[in-house]
Amino acid sequence: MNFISDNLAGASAPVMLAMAAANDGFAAGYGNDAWTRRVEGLFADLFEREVAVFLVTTGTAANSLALASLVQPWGAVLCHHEAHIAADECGAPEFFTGGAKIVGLPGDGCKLAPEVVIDQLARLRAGAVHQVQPQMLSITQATECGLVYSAEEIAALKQAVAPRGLKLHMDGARFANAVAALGCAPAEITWRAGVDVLSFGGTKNGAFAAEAVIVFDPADADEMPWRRKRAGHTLSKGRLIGAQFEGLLASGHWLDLARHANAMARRLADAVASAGKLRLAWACEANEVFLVLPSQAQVALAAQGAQYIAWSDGALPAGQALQPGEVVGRFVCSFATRIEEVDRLAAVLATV
Ligand SMILES: Cc1ncc(COP(=O)(O)O)c(C=O)c1O
Ligand SMILES: C[C@@H](O)[C@H](N)C(=O)O
Repeated sequence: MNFISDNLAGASAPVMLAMAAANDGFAAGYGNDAWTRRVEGLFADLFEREVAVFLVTTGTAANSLALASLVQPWGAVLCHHEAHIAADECGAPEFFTGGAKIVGLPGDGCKLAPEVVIDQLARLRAGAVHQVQPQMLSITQATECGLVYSAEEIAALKQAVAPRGLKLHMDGARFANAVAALGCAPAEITWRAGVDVLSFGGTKNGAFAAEAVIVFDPADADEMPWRRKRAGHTLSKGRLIGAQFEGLLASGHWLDLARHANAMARRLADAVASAGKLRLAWACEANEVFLVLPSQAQVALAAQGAQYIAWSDGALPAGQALQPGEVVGRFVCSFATRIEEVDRLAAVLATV
């Protein structure tokens, strides 16, 4: 019963077959290969507009390069204080931007509200030479607490920062899960809602190491080729990433994988609700289930070898603080999560 992370799954069979098929013969290097060219076209089709695409191998690189290309060293990036770029990227965003400040804000379920963003903007005076200048708002879709922003919520956040001219970045490490959950077109929750640059996650979705920086106004991408090269993410054998994305994007495989992961999480959340023994820390909206686990549940899970991550309680709603001994358990489902594993876990949780 491994629910630690979607990072721990391998790659889906169609992605592996696409990689094997790309292995034949010689191909241009450094992203000039045919697979990468075709994937650029697939992304343009997917987002229904011209886009600039830069393939990299980690989500941290995608996020850091997206920020670096649009934020100056004296700039500030507003995000949730538990956002991956703030809490889990070891200062890479600060490093690649040349020192821009990551400004963490509060919000239940790691979701940002416009009024919180507006309040923070008011504290950073435009043109004040003694202050960092806010230049980007970054949101995570689905969030680090497994919640999903609607197109309207994203548009409201962009409207909140528009008067100060901030760009809007979306950390889409689990973008596939959000699109599958919303049942919307990818464009609806990206550029049509005001997103300027997207880190499109392929790795958690079902690739081995495939992430794409999608820049919706190609004029915003002028620096990316050099920034990606300097970051060591312009792969000599670029077809390695191109083939993975071709395997993912071809015939909507990426969404099939995300739908399965989401369905497994929904199955688990529904089983927990039916048993009536435990409460969710946040709603299950994508491929993750966050449970408040009293000590007896932790003991039962350990005894059965269930693997999960004890998660931060920093984004719990007010008034729902943990009681002594309780932890928030994060249970992540992936394309590789089997229904039998979900039912075994649910059975353990029903006995606590
Ligand atoms: C929300 C989110 N963003 C970005 C990343 C970064 O991805 P990577 O670990 O590939 O650097 C992760 C990691 O899993 C993540 O959960
Ligand atoms: C670092 C850890 O949070 C990873 N991003 C995950 O979601 O599993």
